[in-house]
This record gives sequence, C-alpha cells and structure tokens, in this order.
Amino acid sequence: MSQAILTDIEGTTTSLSFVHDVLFPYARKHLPAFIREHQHEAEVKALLDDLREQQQRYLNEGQIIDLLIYWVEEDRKDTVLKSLQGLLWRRGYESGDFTGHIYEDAARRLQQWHATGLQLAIFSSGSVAAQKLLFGYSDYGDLTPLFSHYFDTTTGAKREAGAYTRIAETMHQAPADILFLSDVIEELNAARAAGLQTTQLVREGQATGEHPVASTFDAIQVG
Ligand SMILES: CSCCC(=O)C(=O)COP(=O)(O)O
Ligand SMILES: [Mg+2]
Repeated sequence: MSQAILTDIEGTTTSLSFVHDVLFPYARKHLPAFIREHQHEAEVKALLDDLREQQQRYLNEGQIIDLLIYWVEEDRKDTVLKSLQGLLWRRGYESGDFTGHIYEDAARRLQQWHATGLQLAIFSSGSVAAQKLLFGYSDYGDLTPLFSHYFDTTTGAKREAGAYTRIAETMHQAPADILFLSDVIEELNAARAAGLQTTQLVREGQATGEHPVASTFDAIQVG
C-alpha cells in the first residue's frame, strides 16, 4: 500500500512547453545581465567557482555566459546551471511575468492525496529553489504546503537507482511504499530498481508498456 508519492515535474505535473517555451527562453534572455550583475555575490560566486572547477579551467565572464547559454539550449541537467536558473526565475515569478504551469488534474489530485494523509515529495532536475518557485507561484496558487520534501540532482542523478534509495531513507519510507511518477522511462527504471512502485505519465508522448501508464493524474492507481 502506497504511503507516499514522489513526482517528477516536467512532463508529469507540468507541461514540457511551459519549461521549454517560457522558462528556458527567460533564462536565456536574462542570463548575461544576471551573471554580469551578480557574479561577485557569495551565492552566485560559489556556483561559478564550482563551474570553473568542474571544467578544470579558468573561464572569464564571456566564456561563462556562452557556456551557460549553450547548456540552456541543449537542456543540460547540470547542477550549477539548474541552481542559477532557480535564482534567475525568482525575478520572473515575483514580478508576475509568468506563473508555474501545473495541469489541473495534477493540482487537484495532489490536494486530494495530501488531504487523505499521503506524504508527497518532488524529484526534479530543476533545483529545489526552482521547484519551490514553480509550486509556490503556480496557476493554482501556493501548493508548497502539500510537499514534505523536495529533491534535485544534489541527491543523485534521476536515472540512477541510488538517488531513489537515498530519497526513501530521507522520507522515512520503505521504497515499496513510495509510488514514483514520471514521463521518462529511464527514471522509472531506476526507481523500480531501487524498489519503488512506478507509473508513467504519457501526456504528450508514447507509452513503452514497461510500467503502469496514466494519461492524467486521475488515471493513476494508488495501491
Ligand atoms: C522545476 S524547474 C523547471 C524545470 C527544469 O528546469 C527541469 O530541468 C525539469 O526537469 P524534470 O526532472 O522535472 O523533468
Ligand atoms: Mg519529466
């Protein structure tokens, strides 16, 4: 019997197009000015130092901006990029440039599950800060009180079983008591390898047949 639901964001609670047509273009547009203005502030400086260390070479301001924009365009799930995006998007949400897209069925079912006592958590490549912004400024208002935990790639890669084992430990749940929802088969395979239950959301894609399938949150069997 599931005690907890762990959900992906992009392609699961939220449309691919919101991420690719709203968030990523916003990041691309505002990244250069953001880096120029904030590169010497502690939080941003620490991230840029991590980036230089990761690249094993000194990168000047222009090289950093070019590299990050290239990564935005190729949707690189890099922890430094994702952390910077989280900082960047704050301004967009706070100024009302956009709200976080959540499918109506996802918002409604998450609220129902929470009301019945299921523990809810997020696992996304987007940084924890970005996750809290998306649900905090969502189309359905502030949904952050629904979630007990938020996990990003600092916990581990979404396609590796170890991340799901660590998440279950942190949530104080047996892996078998957690239902993981995602649109990406490699993520579902990794979660299943760690012992979690799985359901694939197929809102805009093709089901593979390897996991239970749901086209909306209304079709998810919590058992
Ligand atoms: C929650 S931040 C916006 C989405 C994002 O940047 C991203 O990489 C989404 O990845 P996911 O693991 O949720 O598919
Ligand atoms: Mg996804």
